[in-house]
Amino acid sequence: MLIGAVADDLTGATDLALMLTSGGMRTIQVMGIPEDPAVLTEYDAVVVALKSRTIPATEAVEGSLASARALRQAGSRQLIFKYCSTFDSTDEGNIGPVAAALAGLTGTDLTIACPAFPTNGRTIYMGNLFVGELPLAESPMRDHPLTPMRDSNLVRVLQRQTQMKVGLVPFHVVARGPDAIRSAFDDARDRGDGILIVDAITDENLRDIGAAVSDFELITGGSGIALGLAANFAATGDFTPAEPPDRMTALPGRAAILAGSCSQATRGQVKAAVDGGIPAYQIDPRALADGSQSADGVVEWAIAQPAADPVLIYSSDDPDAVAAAQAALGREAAGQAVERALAEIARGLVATGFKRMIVAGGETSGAVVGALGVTVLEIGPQIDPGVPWTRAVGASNEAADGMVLALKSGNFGSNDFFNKAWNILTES
Ligand SMILES: Nc1ncnc2c1ncn2[C@@H]1O[C@H](COP(=O)(O)OP(=O)(O)OP(=O)(O)O)[C@@H](O)[C@H]1O
Ligand SMILES: O=C(O)[C@@H](O)C(=O)CO
Repeated sequence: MLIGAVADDLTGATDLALMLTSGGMRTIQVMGIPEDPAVLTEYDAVVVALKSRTIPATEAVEGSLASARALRQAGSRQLIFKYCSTFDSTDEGNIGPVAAALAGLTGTDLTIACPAFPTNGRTIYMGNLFVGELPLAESPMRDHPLTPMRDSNLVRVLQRQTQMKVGLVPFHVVARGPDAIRSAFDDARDRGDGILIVDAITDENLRDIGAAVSDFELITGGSGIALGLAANFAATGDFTPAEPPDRMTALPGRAAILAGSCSQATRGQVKAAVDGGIPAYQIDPRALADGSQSADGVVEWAIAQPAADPVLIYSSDDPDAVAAAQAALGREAAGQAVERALAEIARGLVATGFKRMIVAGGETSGAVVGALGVTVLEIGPQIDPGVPWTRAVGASNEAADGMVLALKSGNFGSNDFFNKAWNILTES
């Protein structure tokens, strides 16, 4: 194994795994701390998906260290710590504490922090993160329920989370290419910096940064930072890039979309699917709580729809409706009611022969994949930047083994994602 990665959420892990696959690396995604490192050795890259973005920092550190140890035991030569391209975190962590712990494990005196993902509109200039045209703190991430991002300057944000000295490699250096970036690393070491926010606006910047960190044992960032890493190993002859897949075979069986994300992108995708005529059922946390809707009832509805069509089951709603449900039930209870229902619905659908599933939202994906007992995902073709088709190649639920899943980050995907994703699947 060449690259081992620890990702702080499930859809984020899939995003990174797709980037590595696109670089020609044979990549798998493992759910949770790997129990048997020996089985990981036959891949070029392994991404461990944790659910550590918003848990207490001590637990995030513990899970990340255990995962990194397993990856290193399996022979990983370079470690990536993957977090969100919008740097989702609080002043208490978890990006700083996990990065510092992994630096300790790998004996690293200098690493980088680069969440840039230009294809999806995340760019960094003078340490400030932009989401599309907006500085992070003026983007919708300002009001994220768990990790509100109210400061766009990542040097400041990260310095509040760590005792490592945080520095910056500014754009005018990055624009001069790998040698200039390497020389900025030397200067940073002399200053005593431990971690550097690195500006990046284009994919070319990311490739140059990738070349400059070829000898780093630890790299931290979004999926974009992996853009240039496969090329380093190909250049030294450590592996021969495989052609990334452009289609994926899928077992015969019915298709469903389960959407628990309420992001603007997902709500647009739900509307496009409904407008396009996909049979759709909206679940509501209050109806689930008072028993007027049930997972069994939704599964019965789905079975009764024309078998040739995908079915859409969604809780996605606009911010006012979400706020009203949260006011009635409590924020956590409203979310849990939806997650539990979608997980149970997924189990019910798979038990009746559904074999193809799109799940929208990181928390929602975690609940669904957990309920299906999926432990390992093989990475297939890109549907849209950051979202591939995957196949469950390890699942404790026999009916889920071999099924295909697309786990979509809330904010990712084009408007017609739910309509078009099926077109790159072929019958096995
Ligand atoms: N109608 C609703 N009312 C209240 N809460 C809801 C509703 N629909 C979904 N939720 C909850 O909102 C949360 C959405 O989080 P999720 O991580 O799935 O999506 P996201 O934050 O858009 O995606 P990502 O983490 O990939 O960016 C879940 O806990 C879900 O159960
Ligand atoms: O980096 C991103 O934006 C995504 O992979 C993600 O982590 C969403 O939760």
